[in-house]
Amino acid sequence: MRLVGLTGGIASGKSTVSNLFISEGFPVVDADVVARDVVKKGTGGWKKVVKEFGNDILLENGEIDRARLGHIVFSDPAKRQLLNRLLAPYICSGIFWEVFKLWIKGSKVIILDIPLLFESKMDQQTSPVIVVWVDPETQIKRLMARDGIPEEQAKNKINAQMALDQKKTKANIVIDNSGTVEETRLQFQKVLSQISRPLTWKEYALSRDGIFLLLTSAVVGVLAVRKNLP
Ligand SMILES: CC(C)(COP(=O)(O)OP(=O)(O)OC[C@H]1O[C@@H](n2cnc3c(N)ncnc32)[C@H](O)[C@@H]1O)[C@@H](O)C(=O)NCCC(=O)NCCS
Ligand SMILES: Nc1ncnc2c1ncn2[C@@H]1O[C@H](COP(=O)(O)OP(=O)(O)OP(=O)(O)O)[C@@H](O)[C@H]1O
Repeated sequence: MRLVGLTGGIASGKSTVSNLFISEGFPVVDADVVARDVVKKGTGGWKKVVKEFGNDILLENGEIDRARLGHIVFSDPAKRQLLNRLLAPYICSGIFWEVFKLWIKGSKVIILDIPLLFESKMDQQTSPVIVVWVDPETQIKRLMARDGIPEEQAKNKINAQMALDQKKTKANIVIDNSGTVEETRLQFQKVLSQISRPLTWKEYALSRDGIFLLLTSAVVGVLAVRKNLP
């Protein structure tokens, strides 16, 4: 099984690239979706967050007010670290569970779209790692436009993550999304051939079919040895 890491900075274009993977039929695990699920009303993550941040961060229906919580954690590094510490175990096991379900289905190449891939050290479990890069001016403009927020808030969000240039140095593959979507699509086509190359033996051994083959071979081997014993 090949676990491909897909990361970048906030609003650098990860979803844009992950949608290209989906349109090519690749399964994508989106860490933002997992992170939303683990704080749904009544879950373990929800209880921990409410205990630490208080009832003020709740909407009338009891769900977490994400805009309000975001405002708190993106302007206060200590509160952000607290939230990260609270949710990291739930997000990690949620991602593991999604991967496991795809593994059971026999998926051989899985894309893990994880904004904090390097920060959480999950890059150690993925190869290759793709970083979606964008130049700083374009990133801030797109973030302000998409979230409808002023420049200062956009800067707080960008500064809450490892610098995008540093992420770029840790990448195996860089997609520059500073241009048009069409230009990104052209780069994606080249990346696709790299991602779709045949699995290595190690990757195959980790896939469902590989484990099944190894187990079958082991059982057949043991039976053959037993049969030949005097
Ligand atoms: C702070 C929260 C409530 C804001 O929610 P909101 O709906 O406004 O944003 P959303 O979840 O869609 O995240 C948007 C982007 O913000 C960035 N981001 C989210 N959380 C963090 C964080 N803790 N540190 C740095 N950047 C973050 C990511 O690039 C993400 O793609 C939410 O992001 C959250 O619960 N974050 C903590 C969980 C987490 O670490 N998520 C990232 C998954 S790896
Ligand atoms: N090449 C592009 N040209 C113009 N706009 C783009 C391009 N790529 C992405 N965008 C726009 O920029 C914004 C951010 O893109 P996207 O949502 O893909 O980023 P992201 O990295 O997934 O964000 P997040 O970190 O918040 O999950 C969106 O509004 C998207 O439509």
